[in-house]
Amino acid sequence: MSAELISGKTIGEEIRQSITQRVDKLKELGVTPGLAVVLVGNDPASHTYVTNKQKTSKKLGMHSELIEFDESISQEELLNTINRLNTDDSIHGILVQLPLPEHIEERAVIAAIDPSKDVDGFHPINAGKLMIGEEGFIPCTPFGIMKMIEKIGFDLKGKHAVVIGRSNIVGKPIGQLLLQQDATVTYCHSKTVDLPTITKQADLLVAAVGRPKMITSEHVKEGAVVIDVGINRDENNKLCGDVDFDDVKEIASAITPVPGGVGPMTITMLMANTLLSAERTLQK
Ligand SMILES: Nc1nc2c(c(=O)[nH]1)N[C@@H](CN(C=O)c1ccc(C(=O)N[C@@H](CCC(=O)O)C(=O)O)cc1)CN2
Ligand SMILES: [Mg+2]
Repeated sequence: MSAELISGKTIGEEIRQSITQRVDKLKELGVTPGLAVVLVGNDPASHTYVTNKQKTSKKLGMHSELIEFDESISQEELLNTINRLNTDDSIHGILVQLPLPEHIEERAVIAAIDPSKDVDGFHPINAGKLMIGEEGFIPCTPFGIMKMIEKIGFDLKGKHAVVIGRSNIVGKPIGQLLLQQDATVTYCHSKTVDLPTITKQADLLVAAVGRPKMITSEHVKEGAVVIDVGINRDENNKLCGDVDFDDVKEIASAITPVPGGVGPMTITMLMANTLLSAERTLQK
């Protein structure tokens, strides 16, 4: 058997087309969605992601601002910038690209963002809203994963979903979203005993571990849907996921590739959140 490929490129493109139309409508009503992206330091990967966010938002007709700081910026200066963006009416979405340099406290920076502009969905208020099923902002990567699951028509009701990873950005929120769709959710992590026995029970397996090709066919039940959140480099410095794609595709019913799977959905859903934030200003 060879699995259906779940392409984040294709699904993302479809979603972006509908975002463009909604942006045009909003502009007719006098509101241009605005995104501010804050980048600290010169991590090459972060630079690529931020450039991509800028390009995509402009392509969709949004207003976009990139605010770049040297690695040595103080936390206070960074917080001042966030405060200014919080009160800027042309900005509907604010995000600070992670990771931040060590001398800056990530939590304090995220907490300074106005929750109504927190399009990453990382603010404790939005994390709490997700937990109790209230409308806030859903973090972009988990949001993208849910769109992929919806797109392939996989009904989560009563299914066993196993999430490997418990980060605040991916693992924890994706578990909540799967639970909201009536899946039975199990979290696995680095201290889990006998991982394969648990993952073998999964109808849906989400791998967000950060270890190249760690998940093999030995971890996967025949016919399972496999979502790979990892972005790693293999022994030949080639981009790969947490899942051994060539091995697992023979046993899964559907699988996301790396690159071209979950990654592109993250940026698309950032655009969706920015648009949503701008639309909400009209409902106030
Ligand atoms: N403030 C945030 N920081 C970070 C986030 C985030 O959502 N908000 N997520 C990641 C980085 N990230 C977006 O910011 C991101 C990572 C990867 C991709 C992507 O499209 N990956 C490609 C491969 C890219 C490559 O060639 O290296 C793919 O999977 O096809 C998009 C966004 C951490 N920080
Ligand atoms: Mg992400």
